[in-house]
Amino acid sequence: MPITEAEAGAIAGRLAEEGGCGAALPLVTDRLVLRPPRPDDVAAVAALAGAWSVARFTARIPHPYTEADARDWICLEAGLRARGEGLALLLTDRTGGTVMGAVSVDWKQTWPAAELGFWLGEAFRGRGLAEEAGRAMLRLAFETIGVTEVFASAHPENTASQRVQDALGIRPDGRRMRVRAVARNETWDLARRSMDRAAWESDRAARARLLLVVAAALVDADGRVLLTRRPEGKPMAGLWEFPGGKVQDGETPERALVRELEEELGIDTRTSCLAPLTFASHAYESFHLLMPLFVLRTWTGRVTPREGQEIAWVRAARLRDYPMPAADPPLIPALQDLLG
Ligand SMILES: Nc1nc2c([nH]c(=O)n2[C@@H]2O[C@H](COP(=O)(O)OP(=O)(O)OP(=O)(O)O)[C@@H](O)[C@H]2O)c(=O)[nH]1
Repeated sequence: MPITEAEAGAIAGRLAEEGGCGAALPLVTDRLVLRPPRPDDVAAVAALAGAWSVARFTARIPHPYTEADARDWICLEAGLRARGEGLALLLTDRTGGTVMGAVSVDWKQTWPAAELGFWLGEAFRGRGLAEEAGRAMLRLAFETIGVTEVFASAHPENTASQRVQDALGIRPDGRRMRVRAVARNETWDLARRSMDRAAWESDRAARARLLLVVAAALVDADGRVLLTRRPEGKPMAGLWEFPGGKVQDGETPERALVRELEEELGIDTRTSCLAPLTFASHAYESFHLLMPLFVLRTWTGRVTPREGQEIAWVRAARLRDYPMPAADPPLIPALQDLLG
């Protein structure tokens, strides 16, 4: 059903809230920032979407694809978003900002159902990025936009997209859909796949497992805070965080912190004052993080990275210069208030 102007206007209002607390956009995931395309993305979009490996399985990307096509697409999407009729976001690397692909939901003609589409540049495939982006977009579609069903399709030879759809819980629903594929000038008759709100909610509940992690802001005599960089090979590698780790069964948060600081940094904090400052409560894709943050100003021994991690002593005013896991930025104001 086409969406009414009033419904679309209400959605546009919810999507417009960029910046500020509780903003819907951009979407930040473990490795990605998903943001609307901007005029200065023309060259990057044209380079990625211009590849046959992208166009061959997508419906709406023509081939060849020029910078003018990219400009038109960016304008079209800005209009759809402003009117609350559709939303396309670019997948950008959280640390470097590189544009890697796009994910979209389109509900103008099918409200309250929305069609999910995505594409990824060839160099960025095989790392689960489409699934990560798709899951964030599903959440936005069901929670913020308010759709009741998300549907999709994939060409039978496009097994990579089918795997992503399966992982997201978007499964064949026994119906068929016709898709006009402009790059090949063909019309495809494809298996329709979908996920309704109830399926999404139960999938989400299964992922809401609570993970208790404890972390410390070690403050030196100059009032600087210690950040450590997650080493290669760990999830969220390359991001800066507060030292700490998971609270194990039978452990208190305080004991866990003393253990982690000794394991990671070789310092003894058994007699230190562990002053609770604030906490993070953040829904990651596969768990919900609850992380108390303690402040420590004294410890015994020299801070020595024991797990190959880089470290940095950072003034409170500069903490935002360091890319952090999505749960951490809301902790910064409390530290800045404390340390001035
Ligand atoms: N230590 C720490 N973990 C954080 C922060 N922010 C944040 O999202 N986390 C998340 O909390 C979880 C902590 O896991 P971890 O890998 O550090 O814990 P651990 O030392 O017990 O890990 P291990 O299981 O690899 O031995 C990770 O998912 C990590 O990304 C932070 O500031 N400090």
